[in-house]
Amino acid sequence: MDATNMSKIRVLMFPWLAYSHIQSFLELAKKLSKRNFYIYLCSTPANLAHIKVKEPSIQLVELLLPSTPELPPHHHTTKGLPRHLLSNLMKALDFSSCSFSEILTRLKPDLLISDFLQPWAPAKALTLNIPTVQFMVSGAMPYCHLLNILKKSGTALPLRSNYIHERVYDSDSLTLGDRPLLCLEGSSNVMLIRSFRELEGKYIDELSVQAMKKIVLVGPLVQDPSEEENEKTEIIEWLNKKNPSSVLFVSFGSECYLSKEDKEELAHGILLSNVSFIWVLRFPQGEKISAEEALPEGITGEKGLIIEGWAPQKRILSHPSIGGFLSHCGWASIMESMKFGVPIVAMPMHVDQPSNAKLLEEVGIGLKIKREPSGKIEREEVAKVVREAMLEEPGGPVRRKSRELSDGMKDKGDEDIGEVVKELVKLCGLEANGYV
Ligand SMILES: C[C@@H]1O[C@H](OP(=O)(O)OP(=O)(O)OC[C@H]2O[C@@H](n3ccc(=O)[nH]c3=O)[C@H](O)[C@@H]2O)[C@H](O)[C@H](O)[C@H]1O
Repeated sequence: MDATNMSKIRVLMFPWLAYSHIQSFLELAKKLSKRNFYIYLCSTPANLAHIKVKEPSIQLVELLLPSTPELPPHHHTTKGLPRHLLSNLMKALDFSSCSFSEILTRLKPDLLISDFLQPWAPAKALTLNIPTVQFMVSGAMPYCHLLNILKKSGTALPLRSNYIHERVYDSDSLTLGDRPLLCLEGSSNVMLIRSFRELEGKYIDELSVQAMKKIVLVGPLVQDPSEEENEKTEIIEWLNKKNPSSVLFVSFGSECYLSKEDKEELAHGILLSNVSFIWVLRFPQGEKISAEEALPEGITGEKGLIIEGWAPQKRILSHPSIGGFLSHCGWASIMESMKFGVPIVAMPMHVDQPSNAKLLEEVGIGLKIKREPSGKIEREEVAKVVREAMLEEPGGPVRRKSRELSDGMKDKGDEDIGEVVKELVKLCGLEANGYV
């Protein structure tokens, strides 16, 4: 162990292989690295290649997955992964559990902070007497729903790793209901959650009882927009020419893709709404087509800007010209939208997104695009909801509530981190050493 981190609490962080999970862990690592922690952030080379770390107390650790013809190294990430390869990626991660054990044995950290799709990680750490904390990067509400499903099915907690394996691989839909995400065997009775009381207090309390865990909140963990890479400066220049709160931002995260029909209806709905918009157009690796082929004729022009590939989402959401965010309601996107006071037009797709959208409506900061019984969206519905969210007078209910919550979040996260530090120090049995 090198001298630089002798006096620090050494933590190995092991997020699931998704961009938004790794970013959540990285934002937590940045806060902990300022509080006497030395962090090893472990993921695949395909994920770590996109991570720029300037903190000397954060070290990236590569985990090599077995490669196969259908899952070469550049597919060892969910960012841009074709959906049909997701269960292959989960299996490949499982086959790397021995390599992970070697990392654990070599580093001998004081603590492991792990995610939900590596059920074997806490159990491995336990054999080396290394305590584990689970870090759930989504909100508490979807997990409450999931635990209700598990309880009704008579499933005992904590969930044994083989239970997780069976359910995750058996279900090709991989909806939240099929992915038991909690209470892994071997993890401690403390669970970190990326949330805050003002948003989902009652669900946090319910989850604590249901999961039999002490829930410790880490706050919204939103990356500072100034730290976000900004190769596409033309986007901010385009926004600077627009009126305040006049532009709709359209983006569906790092791993969700619209069907051709949804893209078509959404495009016509946005045209019907007559608002200016920025649309991030993304495709799974190997399936990219041009914006002209993907979208109906006449969608761009002075009112619309199409960004192909990846956009600086935090920079865009924090721009004063943005007045609404049409989103799939991934948890990180919700945290960011709230942080910058932008109302959400919800178009959830799968996993926890439908319950995230329900939470937004409950709290009053989001309006949902209703799908037809067939599951399709209609352009008239899109136009109606977008106009309601965007064109209400600035003091309108959704915008006002979004601003209120954003103001309440301004310093969110700093006081939470004190509580997090206290719990982690206790878990490592190091409180006597005067760590604060
Ligand atoms: C936790 C879980 O992770 C998944 O992540 P996914 O990437 O889909 O969406 P987000 O959580 O919004 O995360 C997406 C992240 O990518 C960033 N981004 C995305 C596109 C882009 O062009 N530029 C960017 O910077 C964005 O700022 C956010 O931080 C599932 O949704 C799931 O529902 C969610 O709860």
